[in-house]
Formats: sequence, C-alpha cells, structure tokens
Amino acid sequence: MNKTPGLPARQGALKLIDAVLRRGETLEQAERAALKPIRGPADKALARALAGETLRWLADLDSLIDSATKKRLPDDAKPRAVLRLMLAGWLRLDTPPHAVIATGLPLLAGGPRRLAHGVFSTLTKREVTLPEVPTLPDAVQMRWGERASEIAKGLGDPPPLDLCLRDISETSARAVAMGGETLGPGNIRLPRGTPIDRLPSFDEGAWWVQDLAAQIPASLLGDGSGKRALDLCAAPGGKTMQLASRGWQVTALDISERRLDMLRENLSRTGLAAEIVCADALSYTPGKAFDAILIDAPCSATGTCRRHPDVLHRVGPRQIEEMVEIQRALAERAIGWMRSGNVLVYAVCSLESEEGEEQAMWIEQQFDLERLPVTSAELPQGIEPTAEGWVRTDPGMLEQDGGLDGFFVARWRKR
Ligand SMILES: C[S@@+](CC[C@H](N)C(=O)[O-])C[C@H]1O[C@@H](n2cnc3c(N)ncnc32)[C@H](O)[C@@H]1O
Repeated sequence: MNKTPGLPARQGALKLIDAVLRRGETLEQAERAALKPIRGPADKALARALAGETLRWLADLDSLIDSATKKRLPDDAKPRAVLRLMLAGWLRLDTPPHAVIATGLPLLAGGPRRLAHGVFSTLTKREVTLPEVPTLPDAVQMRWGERASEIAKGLGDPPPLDLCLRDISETSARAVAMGGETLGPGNIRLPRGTPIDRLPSFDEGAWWVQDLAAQIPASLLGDGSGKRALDLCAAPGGKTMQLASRGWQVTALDISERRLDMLRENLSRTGLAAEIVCADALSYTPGKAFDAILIDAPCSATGTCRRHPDVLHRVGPRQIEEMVEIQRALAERAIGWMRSGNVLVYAVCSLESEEGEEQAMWIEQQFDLERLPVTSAELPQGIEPTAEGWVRTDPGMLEQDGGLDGFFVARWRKR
C-alpha cells in the first residue's frame, strides 16, 4: 500500500467528486462512504476542501487542462479527474507544486501518469491563474440568465461563518466579545473556517450557526409573545429556534425523524422549547389553530451553492420541477388550515425563479391571500425588498461584507 502522506485525502476527494458528477449525490450524502477510510479529522477536512474547490472552479480547471492537451481528454477520463484535483490543490489551497505531484500522480497508479505530469508541469511553468470569478457550468449560466454574472461574483470562496443569537438584545456585546461584526439584529459574522465548538458560549447555547439570509424568513414574523406558530418544514431547527427565542409557542413539524433528532439536540443545547411532530405535512392535520405558519420548503437548495458547490453540477430542470410540485402541495395544505388574519411566510433557499418568484405568484393566484410587503427596515442593511415586496437574496449581494446565501421569501395574510 502506498503510504504517501496526504494520499488518502486525495483518494477521498476523488470519490466525493465522482459521487456528485456521476451519481448526482450531494457531497453530504457521499461523505460517509468516501471518507470512511480516512483516519484523522484534518485529512477529512482536506478531502472536503479539495472536493469543494474542484467543484466550485470546475469549468475553469477544465479550461486550463484543455489548454495544455493536444487531444481533449474525455469529461469522465481518470487523468482529467486527477488533474482537476491537482490544480485545485495548487491554485486554491496553495499546495506547492512538488507536493501536488507527489500526492497526485499515485492516484493514477498503472495509468497515464506521464500525461498528467506533463500537463501539470506545463501549467505550472506557464504560471497560470484562475479568473477572479468562477465560470458557471453552461446549464446554470443559461438558467440564471442575466442574473448569473452578479451571482457568480459571490461564489469564489466558501462563505464566512454566521451565527444567530438566542437573545437579540446581546448583539453588539457578543459581536465585540467574539471579535466579529454584525450585519443585523441577532447576527454575528465571523471569518470563514472559525472552529465552532471552540467559540465562547457554545455549550451555553447562546447562539447557533445560521446564514444571514436564512435568518430573514422567521424574523419576518416578528415578536410572538402569546401567539402560536407552525414551522411546517422545521428540521434541523434554525427557524424553530428563532421563533421560540422571540416568544412564539412553536409546533415544529418535519417528515424526517433523523433531522428532528438534530432539532431536538439544538433545542436542548439552546434551552429553547417547541412541540415536535414527526409527520408528512401532506397527510397531517393539526389539532389546533396557529397565528402564523412558516413554510421553509424543501427545494433545490441552489442558494447554498457557496457552501455546497455540488448543487451547481447536480441540480437541473427535473429536480426543480419535482420541488415545485411539493412546494405547491405544501402551500395548499397549510393555507387550508389558516383562518382569516393568520400570517403565512413562504421561503426557499433557492436561486430558481420557479421555486421563488413564480411560486409566489402562483400561490397568490390560487388562494385568498393579501400580500404583506416586506419593508427595508425589516431586512439587513444593504438588502432591499423587491418591487413586489418580496425578499430575494443572492451570494453576489453584500459583496464587501462576505455575501449571503440565495433565498426567496414572501409573506401574506389570509383574508
Ligand atoms: C429547507 S429544510 C428546512 C430547514 C429548517 N427550516 C431550518 O431552518 O433548519 C426542508 C425540510 O422539509 C422537510 N420536508 C420535506 N418534505 C416534507 C413533508 N412532506 N412534510 C414535512 N416535512 C417535509 C425535510 O425533511 C427538511 O427537513
């Protein structure tokens, strides 16, 4: 067995990338099997980083490879897979070329090592670089149309770390104590890669990890003292905790028992309370009325492409259409339980208009709802509501502050 240090991490990264590109799995789904043979947490983290950076910059890495080969390597050829990884290590993780070669070429044992060595050496001699902004895969570029270049500006790096505070009134004090900045009430932003469990007050449960954009939907329901909310797609509980911390009596419903276990853990760590229901919202009927319902609907999750660059390669029209159907069914079900005056917030972490803007239009056309336009004062500084009074965020926004995930949020009152 080859004992080259760093080789297992590269082998794991290759497996992760293959699972995404060939089998359409998420990085998260692929991790268990792909990283099992890797021992230490540092090597696992390296495998994740290599796979993530390869997928984030895939089109640009391929252009470099193609610029140095006489005959184009097929997309699924092993030397292309290994070269992508080697270039990502060198250009994105600053691994010195000699170390890239030492850990990359053994991945082609019994294969065309000389070819890979030649291509990599040509590119290092040319001192090639990557563009400032990653090139999107053609299909994504087409889908996002004129928004694509603005969105891509926010995709070059993994995102910073956003925390959401249990007690909003502590925002400034905690930002100072943690050495972070704040982009809105309850938000603390820390540099990317900050180790979570070593932050002060982790065990105390004073905060949880939640992207700034993901903090918007629940915040639009405001203070909940004396009121009941149904969090219809609740796990792992980021928005349940926000609602509970703002005084709502929350029923947190989700179809996944495994994800509800994470919600239970989150509630227990933060000392917050919610009634937990494991059920399929499409067949469940609540035994009580709610002042507000939050549908943080299952979606393509393309808005999380900064932290999960696999979505850029595995989500297409089929997955989006499937999600649109589920979202409509969930909205229909939830609105059926609402009484006059109750408030509905619909949210998706998607950049696809079919799941966002078009879905909101469909909901309005189908049901007797009055739009409750979101105001600037309700949003983090620098984010404005759309002309319709909806919220649309994307990773290219707040560029100077480190960006935010892509979300769509709309709010109505039942007439
Ligand atoms: C976007 S995630 C929710 C994230 C969560 N709101 C948070 O802030 O942590 C969507 C959730 O919908 C759940 N889900 C999908 N289909 C469902 C259904 N038919 N009934 C209930 N929950 C469902 C999934 O299990 C998943 O946890």
